[in-house]
Amino acid sequence: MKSDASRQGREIRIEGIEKCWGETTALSGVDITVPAGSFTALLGPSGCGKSTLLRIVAGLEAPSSGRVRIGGEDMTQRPADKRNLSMVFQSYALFPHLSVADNITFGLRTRRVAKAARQARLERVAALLGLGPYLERKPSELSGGQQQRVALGRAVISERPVCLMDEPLSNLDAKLRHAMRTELRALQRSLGFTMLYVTHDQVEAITMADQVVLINEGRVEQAAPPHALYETPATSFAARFIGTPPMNILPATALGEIGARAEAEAGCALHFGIRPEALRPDPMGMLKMHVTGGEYHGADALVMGRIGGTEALVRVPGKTLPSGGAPMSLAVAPQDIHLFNAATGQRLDRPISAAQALASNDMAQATTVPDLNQI
Ligand SMILES: Nc1ncnc2c1ncn2[C@@H]1O[C@H](COP(=O)(O)OP(=O)(O)OP(=O)(O)O)[C@@H](O)[C@H]1O
Repeated sequence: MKSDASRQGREIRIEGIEKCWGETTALSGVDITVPAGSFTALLGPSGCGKSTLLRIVAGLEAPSSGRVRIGGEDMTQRPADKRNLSMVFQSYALFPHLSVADNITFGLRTRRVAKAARQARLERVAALLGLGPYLERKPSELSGGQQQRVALGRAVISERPVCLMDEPLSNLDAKLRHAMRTELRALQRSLGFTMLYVTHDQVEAITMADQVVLINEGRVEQAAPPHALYETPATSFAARFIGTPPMNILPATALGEIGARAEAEAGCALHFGIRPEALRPDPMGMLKMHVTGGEYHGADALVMGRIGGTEALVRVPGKTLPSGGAPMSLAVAPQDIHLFNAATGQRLDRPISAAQALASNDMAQATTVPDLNQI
């Protein structure tokens, strides 16, 4: 099964997709390449167009313009059942009157696969997903996680080169969801099919995917491997969407003279992005935070406060949670300062040397920084 299926993964190309419903534009100018055999997550807030895009790839919805190619073939006009793909939805869509075995093999029966071949494939898939003991049960006699496995089994047994999933784990409790994430990822790797997976959960996307496509209001905000999305977010939206708690976004005006110099050098209004985990308490640090509260999480803690009047968060080791009302000096490494054009939200590509002064521990610089707690 492994070698057959791993030859099957096919590239998906989404080219210039637009989708409008009357006045509503759900998708515009969407270009995405999903490499053969890879796992790509479509991530974004509710209503951003993820499901619409998946349904267009599936052939359940027609785009207003643009093309969908699978394995190099133009599928845009092809009906859903001729696209050679499998699908798993949030509602598992199991037939309640059929046994687990019949649910899993349903597609094979409609494709007239011979009984012996069906049985052999069923046994392999049941063993893979741990469903052997439940094959004669009805879906109502299974837990949510087991029902989910049946839906996965039905997708996997089809041995299609492409699998589309729309929030398949969202009905499961947190513990099961975590276990299923690992299982699903391992399954996709070992079988080698191409996965396009819709989720609004950034943890799900960054733990499972080779490539995360972040969508915002019908447009691709950034498409990148998880670590690139975290380390070099292309926009302030991407910076805030990936990472928990989200990145601090400080207007340059919150940073006194350093902020003003950085804006003059950049030639535009700036937002400084610094992750809560990139700020560290340091008496020599250039950033002054007025602490307003804290949240103990065990291994670590979150310190809430204001930097130059803007709300900010700092992640510290759990044992070092400071008390509220205290001022805190913070240091940041130069590579952990992200700069965004305040008007467009786009990341600044070129380095701005004045911004690096924020990372300096040189006391000579301190004279140029006002007392930010008073702002
Ligand atoms: N059949 C439809 N007719 C009109 N508008 C629609 C239709 N389907 C979706 N939309 C609109 O298109 C936009 C994108 O919807 P879509 O379901 O793709 O978003 P989503 O990112 O999958 O959201 P969620 O995570 O909440 O499922 C929304 O504004 C939605 O209201």
